[in-house]
Parts: sequence; structure tokens; C-alpha cells
Amino acid sequence: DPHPAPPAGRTVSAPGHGALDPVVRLAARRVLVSDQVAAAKWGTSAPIDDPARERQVLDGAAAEAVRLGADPAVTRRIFRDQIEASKVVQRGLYRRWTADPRTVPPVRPDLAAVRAELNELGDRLVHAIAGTATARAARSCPAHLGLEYLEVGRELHLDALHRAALARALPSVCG
Ligand SMILES: C=C(O[C@@H]1C=C(C(=O)O)C=C[C@H]1O)C(=O)O
Repeated sequence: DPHPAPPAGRTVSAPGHGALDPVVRLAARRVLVSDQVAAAKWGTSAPIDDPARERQVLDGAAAEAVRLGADPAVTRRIFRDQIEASKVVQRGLYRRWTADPRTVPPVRPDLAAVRAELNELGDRLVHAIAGTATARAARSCPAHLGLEYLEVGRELHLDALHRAALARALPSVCG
């Protein structure tokens, strides 16, 4: 039998089995690194919204997509959502830290170092987008994406803010 039943206690949707898994996982990592972005900006003059940096991120992603022979417009659209998701996290944390200053992180990370980490995640996300063209075009994409979203959120123990941000990161993935 080339299709044996999954072992007891596991299912075919066990971690890593979805084609969209790398895209959702990288989006989640970007959402989590956004905590560091917020901590780097808090108490400084650096604004949450930085349009010049956003242009850099979008142009970099589109250029990397072209290099890979992937669709730069689709890549750009997905990255626009990653940027909005990051700002959902940053605004949410600013709200928390304003309401309860005891929760402000004691150490301020270096924004340039955090952005270098975002650049690296971004390159990997462009590759993941390029490698999932078939799964993203499939009619089953929204259903699979929804399952991955739930699975990754559960696995990474994302709180309500970070789940909301991850949801904001994903609407352009399918289609
Ligand atoms: C993450 C940052 O905050 C915002 C979100 C960005 C992003 O997600 O790449 C870029 C610029 C900012 O508008 C940042 O400033 O680096």
C-alpha cells in the first residue's frame, strides 16, 4: 500500500506537512521579531511608521523575487502585509507598555541589528513564496493556509496580539 494510514495519534496534517508551512512559519517569525523592533524604538525618536524603510523592504523583496524568477508583484503584495503585521505588533506593544510601564523591556535592542535580522527572514520568505507558487494558486490554498495559521499559532504559543498580527500577514498569500 503506497498510502499507509498515519501512525496512531498523528494525522496527515501533523507539523510540517503543509506546503505553505514555510511561508506561515517565516511570517510568524517576522511577527515575533517585531517585538524587538518595538523595544528598539520605544523611548527614542524612531517612529513606528517608517515609509523610507518600508520602500527599501519592498524593493529588496521584489528584486530578490526577480533574481529567483518569481513574481515581483505578488511578492510585493505579500510583503506589504508583513509590514502591516509588524506595525500591528508594535502598536499593540506600545499600548501595553503605556498602560503598564513595568512591562517595558529593560534592555533596548539595536534597531540596525534587528533590521538585519528582518532582512534575513525576508530573503528566506521570498524563497518560500517562490517555492510555493503551485500551493498558493490552488483552490485549496485558503483552507490549508487557515490550518497552518492555527497550527503555527498553537505551536509557537502566540498570544492574541501576535495571532492577530499573523492573521494580518497572510491575506495575500493565496491566489
Ligand atoms: C519593522 C519596522 O517598522 C515598520 C515596519 C517595517 C517592516 O515591517 O519592515 C518597516 C518600517 C516601519 O514602517 C522597522 O522600522 O524596521
